[in-house]
Amino acid sequence: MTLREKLERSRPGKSKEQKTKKKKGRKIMSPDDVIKNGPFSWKVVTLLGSGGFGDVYKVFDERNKAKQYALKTESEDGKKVMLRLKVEVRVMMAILEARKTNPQGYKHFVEFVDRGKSEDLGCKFVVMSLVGPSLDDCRRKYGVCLNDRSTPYIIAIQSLEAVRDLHALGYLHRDIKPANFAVGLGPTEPTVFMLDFGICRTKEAYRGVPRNMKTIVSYVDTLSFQSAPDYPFMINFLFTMSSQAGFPINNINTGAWVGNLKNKKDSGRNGTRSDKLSGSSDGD
Ligand SMILES: Nc1ncnc2c1ncn2[C@@H]1O[C@H](COP(=O)(O)OP(=O)(O)OP(=O)(O)O)[C@@H](O)[C@H]1O
Repeated sequence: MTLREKLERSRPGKSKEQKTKKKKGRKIMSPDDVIKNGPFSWKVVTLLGSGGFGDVYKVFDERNKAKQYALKTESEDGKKVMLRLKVEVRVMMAILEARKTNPQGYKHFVEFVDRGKSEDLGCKFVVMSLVGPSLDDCRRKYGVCLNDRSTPYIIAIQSLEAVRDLHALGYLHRDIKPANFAVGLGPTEPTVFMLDFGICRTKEAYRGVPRNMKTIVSYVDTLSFQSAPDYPFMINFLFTMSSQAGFPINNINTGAWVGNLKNKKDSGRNGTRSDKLSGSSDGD
């Protein structure tokens, strides 16, 4: 029996739409509602699910009813900027770009189709290709056994491929869980798709940090829980790197930052971080 047949046979309880309307204060679209955006006219078929920041609908473009998509919204909550959808679109764009040089690759990611803003709903939205239910829903909601024969291994391998491909693009997903992996629909049913890039980050931690610092991090990554770190190696490495960068360190106790903190504090407003650092509240 295909997954689609199982889904059709299943009898989910109370619809997510009902739950959502009670749970969230945001406006929920109904079937046949339309969002117009440039050449597209996105018509709602049904609500697929709701997250903490928005909702996902099954939609089609009125010019071609045969093909369905997923439209994901992000509510604009007053002045609060969520940025999750912005990050999601950025990752999708990176995937789109990468597919130009490797059209066969990145099969575990949905396709970006459209993005826009609905004044009426007070939300931003992104439209992407439609996939099936999440692994979590497959198991809990539809009772599909994911532990059968080679199934758990295939799911694990495909999920790992997705993580690998995302990392290769320079992003960390940061929310890996069965609810964020879904099976495909129709011909792509055997493929596992990675969803929800809303809290992805690049290894921003290194922004502005000398490149060679990564060597230390890579070394630390090789250590196991019981390893004794080679501190002399790391410290000598840092001395050497600083010299090679043209800044030989003659005295470790002479901080290159000395004096900068005071300058920042003087030019800052009341309650700046430098006040907190110096433990002073009166500006000295
Ligand atoms: N491209 C898609 N095709 C089909 N269903 C999707 C698609 N993207 C998301 N969904 C489904 O929509 C629902 C809501 O997804 P979404 O990622 O917004 O929220 P969430 O992960 O449940 O919550 P949160 O984002 O707060 O962690 C989920 O059931 C998810 O499987």
